[in-house]
Amino acid sequence: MMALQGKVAVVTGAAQGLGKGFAEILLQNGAKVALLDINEKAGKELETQFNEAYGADRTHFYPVDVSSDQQFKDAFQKILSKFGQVDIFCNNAGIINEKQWEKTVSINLCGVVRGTYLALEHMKKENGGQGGVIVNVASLAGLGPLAQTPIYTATKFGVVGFTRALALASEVANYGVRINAMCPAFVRTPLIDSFNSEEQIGQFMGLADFTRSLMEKFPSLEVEEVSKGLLLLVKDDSLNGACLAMMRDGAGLVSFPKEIPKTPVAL
Ligand SMILES: NC(=O)c1ccc[n+]([C@@H]2O[C@H](COP(=O)([O-])OP(=O)(O)OC[C@H]3O[C@@H](n4cnc5c(N)ncnc54)[C@H](O)[C@@H]3O)[C@@H](O)[C@H]2O)c1
Ligand SMILES: CCCCC[C@H](O)/C=C/C=C\C=C\C=C\[C@@H](O)[C@@H](O)CCCC(=O)O
Repeated sequence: MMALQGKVAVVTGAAQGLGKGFAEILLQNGAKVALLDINEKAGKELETQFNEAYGADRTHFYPVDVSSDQQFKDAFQKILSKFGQVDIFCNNAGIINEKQWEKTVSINLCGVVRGTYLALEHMKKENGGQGGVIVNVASLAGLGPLAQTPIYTATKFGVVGFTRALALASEVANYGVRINAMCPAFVRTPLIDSFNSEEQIGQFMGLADFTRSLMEKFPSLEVEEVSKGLLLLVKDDSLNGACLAMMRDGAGLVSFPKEIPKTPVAL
């Protein structure tokens, strides 16, 4: 198991919700944490709160829009200057907006790729790096479709596929970096209120009741529960290419079939 004492972690979308929970559990386990978020006010307030709670200079906030290549790169250089290294990188920032769908893709998928590649270039042994672990936050909607949010679903399937492919590349090329994905069902954060927002859901508002039925099938998790899942994916150094599905009735590592189940058809 990876010891977190003295390790340096980066969490995107850290100002609230799951990212805040992930940052806190990493601090509680001895890591220093760089908080990245587009919400500067909430990020600065959380930096102060965490430094008071866990010791001065254990946390630093960096205002970053993960859809901006330059902002992400500039912040990463500032993090290296301040902390000297990055051992853990959690790509968590994400939105739901089926109307501004290019924005959703740029944040949820392209933002994860940007963060992953920044971390990998720093961590991989062939570059003189010390190795490390990257956790990409997908969703249960990255394993099964969420009818009301086809674009969000596409981005989360993309995060799962990208994470699994890069984990395999890391194994084959011996990067010394583990890359895992988290696939939680509904979690009690501001994001899940999106299903009722015409501004975010647009043409799919008529499917709100279908999502409500799914919320009954998958009752909401608490941030604290999901944060324990993050800790597992970070600490268990046997896990690379793992997808942790999390629901209220339990969590499990997804077993992807070696062969795709198919029903034969005559062409
Ligand atoms: N809440 C759920 O039910 C649920 C379930 C599964 C997966 N997820 C995923 O977990 C992640 C976090 O979701 P949450 O529920 O905590 O949402 P949230 O809306 O509470 O928090 C998201 C955070 O990301 C930040 N953010 C948004 N756009 C950004 C950008 N362009 N650059 C930097 N930061 C940005 C926001 O300011 C906010 O602090 C998302 O990727 C989401 O898809 C959420
Ligand atoms: C509008 C609210 C969006 C919340 C997004 C957040 O990411 C939560 C997603 C939660 C659940 C997604 C469920 C998807 C369900 C189906 O695809 C189903 O086929 C999945 C089956 C999983 C299983 O039963 O093992």
